[in-house]
Amino acid sequence: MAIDYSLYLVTGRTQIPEGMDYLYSLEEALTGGVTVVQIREKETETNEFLEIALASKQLCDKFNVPLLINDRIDIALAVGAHGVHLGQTDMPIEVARKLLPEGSIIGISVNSVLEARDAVKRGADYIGVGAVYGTKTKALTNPLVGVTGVGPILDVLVDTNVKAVAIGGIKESNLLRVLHGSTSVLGRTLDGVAVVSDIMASEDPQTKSKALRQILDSYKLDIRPYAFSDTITAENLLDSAVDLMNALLEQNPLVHQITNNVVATQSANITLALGASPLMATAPAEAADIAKIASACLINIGTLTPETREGMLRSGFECNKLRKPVVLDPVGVGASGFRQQTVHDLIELWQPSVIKGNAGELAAMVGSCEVLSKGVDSVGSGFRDPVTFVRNMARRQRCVIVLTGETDYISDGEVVVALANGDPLLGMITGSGCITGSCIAAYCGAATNGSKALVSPTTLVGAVTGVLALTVAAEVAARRKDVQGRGTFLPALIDKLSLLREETVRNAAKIKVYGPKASFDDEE
Ligand SMILES: Nc1ncnc2c1ncn2[C@@H]1O[C@H](COP(=O)(O)OP(=O)(O)OP(=O)(O)O)[C@@H](O)[C@H]1O
Ligand SMILES: Cc1ncsc1CCO
Repeated sequence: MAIDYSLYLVTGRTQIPEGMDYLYSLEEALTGGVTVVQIREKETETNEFLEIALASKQLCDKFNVPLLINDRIDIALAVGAHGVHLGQTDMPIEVARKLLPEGSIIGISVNSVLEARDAVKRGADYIGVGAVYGTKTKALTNPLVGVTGVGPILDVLVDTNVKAVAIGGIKESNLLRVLHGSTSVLGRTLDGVAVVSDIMASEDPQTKSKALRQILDSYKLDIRPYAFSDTITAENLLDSAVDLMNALLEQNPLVHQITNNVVATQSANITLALGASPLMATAPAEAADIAKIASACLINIGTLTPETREGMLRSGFECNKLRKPVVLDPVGVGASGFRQQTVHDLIELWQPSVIKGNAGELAAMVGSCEVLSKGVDSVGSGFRDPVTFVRNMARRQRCVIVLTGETDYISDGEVVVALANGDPLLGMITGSGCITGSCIAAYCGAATNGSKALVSPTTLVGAVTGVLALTVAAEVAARRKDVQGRGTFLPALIDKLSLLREETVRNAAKIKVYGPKASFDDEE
């Protein structure tokens, strides 16, 4: 039997609101669009479990929805369920398979790549990957998998018929993030999500299930970030960038920025010089209102505090809900545990559209020792193969990655764009990376107006345009006669950025595009 795993309900009668009948709640959830049900009764005596399972089976049959039983093979047999869901310490799959009728579904919970491999070997029909988030419904004995941990487990299923659902704390507010983030580098996606308390504890399980269904169905509209970029050339990218510069001037997008207090003023001025409007606001209480009016959001952790951290968590989340681009600048992430933990928490809660950092910062984010940092600065000459590095990171993070340095490398997980513009003076002033982030956010905001995706094909163009505008303006500013060094360079940069002309960008642009398979050493 082919099962639709998309909205997988795991029951738990203890969570049902007071006064609500279990079978009423289940029927409402089925009416709302649940596609498979697992009965989980951890504390119930066998006779009562049997009663519950029988009644649930009749109801599920009415909706033509398969019923699975958690752990208890005897109950599954007694009620003629479609199969069982097993834990790692329950009966082995092979033994359960022998006891159950032919064609029964057997699923198993997995917490790691090793457990997923074992499940495939033993012949599981599906795996439940989790816990994705912390949850009150089950005491956690294993480490959290997290959204970013699901992808490597899904890779194990490539070229098998084994299906996968994610489980653990999944609810309406984080479902989109789970769906977008839970994709392996080889492109394997989830077959469904298991939801427990968001439906069971709901006062209106039908409306709740419909809301979850709607997110699941609308996700199909989400465009893979790296599916459309194989037609990109240096020439058409430059055309797109110039078009976007003009579009931004017409749109004058509002760019919400939570940035550090070293660069706040220069970032706001740079944003104005581009033709966009800055709004520097950090309070969590205003995140939802600002997300509605802004075209994009920049999150820069340069001078992180517990309060700004909350604002960052909320703002990115609100932007994701409205599908507005979020640019993450993990400034100095390798410098402290607080920064590292915060970046981890941010990207567990929301999907960045772009992550921009210098080599030290991006290395720290992925746990690579190839490049080291000194505070907010990168040490040494960078990655040996920056092209492969950014492409892989973009695939892993499911967003556009911008690696800054003398040459900037930008990837959507498919092509890699190298931009060789800029001036050494940019590397000598503080916050040049931070203002690059502001430019990227502004152009991504102008580029993705109205997009339904969390990361869209235009995000790459937005990121390229942001870096290109700033670095070309820097070249012109550095040549201005009155520029004597770092102090006079910054105001000249603001001047030149606001006067930047299409012709100047076209003449100065140094763009190289590496195809989906090319590495740094390849000659095009
Ligand atoms: N030597 C250089 N030559 C040309 N451009 C440069 C040079 N150094 C930096 N840039 C440009 O400056 C911008 C910022 O990059 P950089 O790597 O310096 O950021 P960063 O180290 O994060 O800066 P900060 O921490 O001060 O904000 C990029 O667009 C990059 O192209
Ligand atoms: C110097 C510095 N320290 C925290 S943020 C910042 C600005 C450059 O990233």
